[in-house]
Amino acid sequence: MILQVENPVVEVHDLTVSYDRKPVLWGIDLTLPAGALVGVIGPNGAGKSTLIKAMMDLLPAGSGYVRIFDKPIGQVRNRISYVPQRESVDWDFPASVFDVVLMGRYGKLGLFKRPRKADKDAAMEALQKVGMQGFANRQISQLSGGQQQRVFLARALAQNADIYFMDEPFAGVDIATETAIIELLRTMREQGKTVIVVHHDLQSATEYFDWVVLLNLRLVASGPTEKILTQQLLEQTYGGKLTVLTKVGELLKKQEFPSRER
Ligand SMILES: Nc1ncnc2c1ncn2[C@@H]1O[C@H](COP(=O)(O)OP(=O)(O)OP(=O)(O)O)[C@@H](O)[C@H]1O
Repeated sequence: MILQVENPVVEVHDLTVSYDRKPVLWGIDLTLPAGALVGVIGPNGAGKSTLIKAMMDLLPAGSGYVRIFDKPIGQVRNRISYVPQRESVDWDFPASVFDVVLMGRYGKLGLFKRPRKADKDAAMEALQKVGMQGFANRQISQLSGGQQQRVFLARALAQNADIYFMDEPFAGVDIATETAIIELLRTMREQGKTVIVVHHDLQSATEYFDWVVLLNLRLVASGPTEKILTQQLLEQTYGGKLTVLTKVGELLKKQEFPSRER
């Protein structure tokens, strides 16, 4: 089931992406609605990270094309923000948390311009939103993984983009941080932002996302969450792994996460 939207914020047309001439995504056609929380879901190696990188034009051109706000990406780059997978970034160099968040402003500033007070205020405000204002002067390399994840989010928030691509923002964070992050994403949605999230946990996906893209090298389904996260489509996506995932889901249901029930 592949549902298209009338005035899409992202359009992907017949996209095929290859690494070393080996295709990893085939003929992807989809549209995504504005102002939604979108989950990109599928097994390991399904091409989820590849899809969002291709949507941002961060990979060597394959075939097909992507349009964002009905324009080629080159024309709307400063309206797009990216939070990469945490472990894909090596922060083993001297940079304060504040400097990292300020980097979010460079798209607007130009790399060699001095930040103005408004940029610094935006960076500090973003740190406050993720509860990391007390860490502004710390070295980024000295933070824990979960704290770094909050800082990357702050950097994206400081950019004040219209579309956010996030690659597993909940990976390796505790339940309180996950709750704080999803609350933040919901606030962004209320402000009309579109947030596209690579995600692994099916249980929380039903609760978090308005729209789901199911992927396994090809597009299996794309549409409103309640229409897409069905047994049949999940089986098509995960094959034999579904039974295991369902059992994990049942186990999770029995646990209590009071902070999620707010
Ligand atoms: N830079 C690269 N060079 C060569 N192959 C790559 C590269 N990046 C990813 N791949 C391959 O492309 C396929 C899709 O990878 P991708 O990271 O997009 O999957 P994913 O769905 O995000 O996986 P995961 O859930 O495990 O993070 C995998 O087979 C992977 O090995």
